[in-house]
Formats: sequence, C-alpha cells, structure tokens
Amino acid sequence: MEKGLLYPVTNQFRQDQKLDGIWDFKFDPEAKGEAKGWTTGFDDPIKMPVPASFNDFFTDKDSREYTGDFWYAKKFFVPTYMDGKKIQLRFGAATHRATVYVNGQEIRSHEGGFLPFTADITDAVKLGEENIVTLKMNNELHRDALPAGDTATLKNGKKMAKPFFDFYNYSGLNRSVHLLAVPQNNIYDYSTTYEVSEDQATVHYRVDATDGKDFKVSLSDEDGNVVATSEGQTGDLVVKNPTLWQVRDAYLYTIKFELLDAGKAVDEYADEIGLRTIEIKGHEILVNHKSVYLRGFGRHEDSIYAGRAFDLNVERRDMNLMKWIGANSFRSSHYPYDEQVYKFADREGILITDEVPAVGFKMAAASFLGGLNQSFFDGHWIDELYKKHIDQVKDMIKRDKNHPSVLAWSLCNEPDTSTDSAVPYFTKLFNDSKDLDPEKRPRTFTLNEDDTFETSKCLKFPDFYLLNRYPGWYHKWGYEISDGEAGLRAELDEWKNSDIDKPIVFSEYGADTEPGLHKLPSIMWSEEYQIELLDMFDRVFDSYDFIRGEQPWNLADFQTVEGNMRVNGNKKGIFTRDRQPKAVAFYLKKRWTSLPLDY
Ligand SMILES: CCC[C@@H]1NC[C@@H](O)[C@H](O)[C@H]1C(=O)O
Repeated sequence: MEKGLLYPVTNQFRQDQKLDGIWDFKFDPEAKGEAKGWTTGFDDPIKMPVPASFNDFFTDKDSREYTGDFWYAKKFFVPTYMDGKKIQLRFGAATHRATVYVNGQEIRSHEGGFLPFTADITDAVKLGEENIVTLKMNNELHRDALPAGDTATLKNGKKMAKPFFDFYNYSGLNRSVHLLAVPQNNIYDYSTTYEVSEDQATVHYRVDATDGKDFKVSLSDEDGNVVATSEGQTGDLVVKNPTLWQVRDAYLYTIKFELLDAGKAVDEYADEIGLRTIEIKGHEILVNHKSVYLRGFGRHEDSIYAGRAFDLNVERRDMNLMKWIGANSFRSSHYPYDEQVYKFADREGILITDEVPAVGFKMAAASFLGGLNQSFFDGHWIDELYKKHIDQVKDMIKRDKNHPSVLAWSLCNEPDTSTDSAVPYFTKLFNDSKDLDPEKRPRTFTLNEDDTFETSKCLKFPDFYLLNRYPGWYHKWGYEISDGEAGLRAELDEWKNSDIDKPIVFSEYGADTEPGLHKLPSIMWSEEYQIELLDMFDRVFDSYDFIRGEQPWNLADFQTVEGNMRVNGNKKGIFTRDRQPKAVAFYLKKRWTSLPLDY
C-alpha cells in the first residue's frame, strides 16, 4: 500500500518533470537481465514510446504476444537545484509488476498494473549529472494476482497469457513517468467530506504531512476569490451560497494547503474539488439529496496502436461522445483508469463507479477464455490473492477519494458468488474496506449471469447492485430473445417481491455488432439486432422503479485475446474502436437526451 498518491504538481516548493517519450526496451525471455547487468542499461535496445503498451507496435506474433520479463531504461538529468529535496520517480502504471533500479541500485518493487507507485531515489541519484533508471517488468498472469489468469508454456518453450477476463493483456509502462522533487517535510495526503444545503456547504478536511501539523488552508472559487479559510490538520471550510458540483453541471473549487514550520510555509498542495454529497436511500442514488438515474457505459482504456496506454486525445473524444449521447456516468471497468480521466469527469460532471482490477475471479465464465469449471474461491490461491486484492482496493481509494466524480467503488467484476466459499472472502473484503473512504461512498461489485437473486450467496454485501445480464446474446439469443426478456423480467420480479430495497444498475448488457452489417429482418451481429436488444432491455428497465441506471457494454469496441468468439476483439461497442457511431448510438442518444440531464 502506498503512503501517498497525490497527483504530481509543480509549485514554489515542488518540481514535476515528465520523463515520457522514447525509452530503451528489451525482452528478457530467459529472465537473466540482472545477471547480464541490464540494471545499468543494455545494448541493442528497441526504441519504445512511453506511455504505451508495447504489444501492437510489433509486426511479429512472438513480440505482440510476448509474456515474461522485459526491461525499460531511460537516462535522465537531475539538476542541482533539486539538492536538499526528496527526489522521486512516480510511475502511473507499470503493467503488471516492476522492479526499479537507479544507477544500478535496486530501489523498490511494485505489484499491480493499474495504480501508481513512487520510488524514492534521493540516495541513488547524482546531482548535476546524467543518471539512468531501469525497470525489470513482467506481464505474466496468475490466479493469485489481479487481473486473474494463467500463464501457459507452449511446447516451443514460449510463454502465453491465458486471461480469465475479456480484454487483451496489454503490458508496459502504460501511463506517464514523473521525476519529482518535493520538500523533505511534505504534504502526502488529504481528504474531504461534505455537508451541503441550498445556502451553505461545509467541507470537513484532513491533511497529512511527513512532519508537522501546522497548516493554513483556503478554498477559492472558479474566479480565484477566497471563499473560506481555516487552519490546522483538520478543520471545516464553510461556504455561504455555494455553487454545488452537479451531475453534468460541474463547478470546481480549489482547496490549498500550506504546511508551516515555525510560521513559515515549507510546502503547499492545491487541488480542485467539488462540493457535493453522495447517498443511497432506499432504491435511490442521491447526489446533493437529489435522485439520479445513471446513463452511461462500461468502458476500457483501449485504443489502436498504444493499447492500454492513457491517451489524452482518446479521452477527450470519449468524453465528447458521452456528452453527445446524453450520458452522465461510466464504470472504470475493469481497473482504475489514469488520474486524468477522473479530472476530465470532475470537470464534465460525469459520475464514475471506480473499479479495482479484481476480474476473472470466476472460472466458469472464463471457460471460453481457458478457465476451469470450478468455484474460483475454492482455490488454493485465495489467501495470496486477497492480500493483493485489498492492497489495490486501498490504493484505488487512497488515489481517487478526492474526486467529486467518484460515485462508488466496485470491488470486483463478476466474481463467482454462487458458492459458499465466496462468503468468507467477501465478508473480509467488505469489512476491511468499510473505513477506507472518508466519504463512505457506496461499495459494490458486478453480478454475472450465474449470480442471480436465486443463486448468489453474497447479496448482503453490496450497497447497490450492478447486474451484468446478457439474454439475447449469451443465451436466449436471436429469435429466442422474447424468452430472454421473459427470463429477465422473472428475475427482476423476484428482486421486486423480495425485502431488498437497494438500487439496481444494469452495468453490462449488449450484443457484438459488426459495423456496416445490416439485415432486414435483423440477425445477430447486425446493427439492427443491437438496437433490438437494447430496446428490449429499455422496455424492461422502464418497468421497474428500483432500476436506477443503464450502462450498456461497451462505450467502444475493444481488443481481446484472439478466439472463435471474438472478431478482432469485442464488438459490443456502441461506438467503433476508432470512436465512430454504430446505428445504436443514435437510438441511445434519442432515449437519453429525452431525459433531463440531472434526472
Ligand atoms: C457474460 C459475461 C460478459 C462479459 N462481462 C465482462 C466483460 O469484460 C466482457 O467483455 C463481457 C463480454 O463477454 O462481452
């Protein structure tokens, strides 16, 4: 678990320099890089862009599909003005694991390919000179790691990733690398909670520094006017006649913390926050005490060329697509996204269900991806897996807790909850995570087809339900879709007639659709069928008032492993992988824009 995960800033006390660009890269199939001295660099490097996944740049299958150890290296200069500071390297995402060396000195290792970590290199760097950072990385999949899968060894000795999940195992330095210089005594974390009413908002804050509890705190509006001040490690900032952060109508204040030593400022950290509250009341999801109906998508960080790399250009396009279609939310399926995604959503007033990469915890559903037909939670790997799982839940919440856009935490995607062995795992997970978020936002996980009202043994844990349902695609498909609708209604009637009074959000439903394939009457894979399927779901959604959200799968087509059920990836996108609309996009736009924006 990381001590602090504040997003890098430059100010009068701090320096943030990105090391993005071309790095040296080399595969290490024999895992002998250390023995060969690669910790201080290596010859015959491949010139590799960062941030980027390495996979899709190559023209040979062995390189695209490479699984095992691989290395990055980059020379960087540390200016003398950083002398006296704590000097750090911050990696936005190293997928899936990394060991960091600076000038040949091992600094630290990190497990988990979708959350940042910081390496303190103060004692390893040479000031006023060129230094070299190298990373030994590895992208193998294991049942006791997130995301879950296996790594097979083929008869030719090459390793092959066998994911228990439906997205490509893109690997590499997928997000930016920062060279940071911060004061020795520095602010490393803060949190806020809110009380809001028409004429007043109160921000309860807490701020932590490595040494000292003497702080000055201010809150400014979007015009730079200071609207409230406070002092001390904890306190309240009271705002009269506030402009609240609303769904699709965002307003961001700037909170600024100054750390004082003997009355003199020695560090400062400023960030944008939104004054809003999140609640679950009965079967309603409330933002600022007002019921919200979620319209949006499951997504992926996925694009042509750079794979899983964060790309500001793609994110700008995706945000515009979501605004165009009338969406107000998305799930960060199936892993925490780059921090800049949450900043975009903060600015656009879009709600995020933030999901940790606990995906593939279900052998049966992974069967067409190479899993086994048994209960995942009966496995011998569970104890080791849990340590990594809760560690990444802690870091996800620590990193993302101050974003107004974060609505809820999804602690797992489609786990196998239909067996008794899942219960102790989820009991521990929900107990260990209940106090991590100062705002106590709702916690949930998605329930797959097999985990229904009848069969799931873990329905007591979620604060609201995320249902992934695929009648019309994975069962009762084509002309049989009417039976699919009947089955869906039958399950929802069970929820309706039960004593459960919590919101249900449909977090996945949809049909693979080949853009340009038209058929009258429809046929599966045609654009017409995708519309018919969503129209069936919408008829059902409109029949139950406890359904408080619809998020079809997926915003865009995305890459998966190759297989006889995938046509160059998953084609359930409402938009194509290059972000152009399928016919269903216009159907959804008509439905969603007919609802008030903040409905
Ligand atoms: C029945 C499980 C559906 C599955 N749910 C998880 C997503 O990551 C997949 O892409 C989606 C699919 O197969 O389309």
